[in-house]
Amino acid sequence: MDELKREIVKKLIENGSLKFGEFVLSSGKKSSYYVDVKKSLTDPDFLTLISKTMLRLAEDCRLNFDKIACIELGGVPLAVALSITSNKPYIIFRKKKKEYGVTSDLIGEINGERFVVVEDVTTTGSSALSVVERVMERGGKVLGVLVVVDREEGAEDVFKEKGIGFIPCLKASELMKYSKA
Ligand SMILES: O=P(O)(O)OC[C@H]1O[C@H](OP(=O)(O)OP(=O)(O)O)[C@H](O)[C@@H]1O
Ligand SMILES: O=C(O)c1cc(=O)[nH]c(=O)[nH]1
Repeated sequence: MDELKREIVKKLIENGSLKFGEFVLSSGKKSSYYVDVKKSLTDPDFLTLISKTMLRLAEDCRLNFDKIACIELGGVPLAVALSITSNKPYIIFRKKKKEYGVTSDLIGEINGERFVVVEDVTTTGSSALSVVERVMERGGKVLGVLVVVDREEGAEDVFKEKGIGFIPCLKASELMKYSKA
C-alpha cells in the first residue's frame, strides 16, 4: 500500500495539485495549502491509479458494496472510475435540486443496496456526511467512505461517531511527508 501512496503523491505533485498560498475552504476555514485533487482527476493515469487503490482498500476492509455514491463535483469522476474498475453502478447527488427537467437531487436509484461513498477531499467531512445521510434517508446502507485525501481536520471523528468506516487513500500529513522525500 505504501507504494500506491507514493505513486498518488507523485502524480498529485506532477499535476500541480498541491498548492501553497492563502485559501478559503468550502467550510469557510482558511488554509495555507490546498490539494486540488479535481485537477489530478482530469488525468486518466490518476483516475486508474485512484480507482485501483480505492477498490483494493474496500476489499482489504471487506466492504462488500453493491453501489457507489457521490456528490457533485469532485466525487463524480471518482465514482465513474471506480464504477468501471469494480463493475458496480453509481449514483450522484446534486448539491441543489434543479428547477427544470428532472428536478430530483438524485441521479440513479437507491433500492436498499449497500453503498460506499467516494469523495475527493475531506476537511470537516460535512460534504461526505451529507451523502451518507441522504443515502440512509432513502433506505440505503453505507458501509464506508473512501476519500483521496483527508486533511485530518475532523472528518475521521465524524464518521467514527456514526460507526461508518472512513478510509482515506492518503492523509495530508503523508502527502506532506512523501512530497519532501
Ligand atoms: O469536508 P468538507 O469540509 O465538506 O470539505 C470538502 C469538500 O469541499 C470540496 O468541495 P467544494 O465545496 O469545493 O465543491 P466542488 O466539489 O463543487 O468544487 C471537496 O470537493 C469536498 O467535497
Ligand atoms: O476544504 C476544502 O474545501 C478543500 C480543501 C482542499 O485541500 N482541497 C479541496 O478541493 N477542497
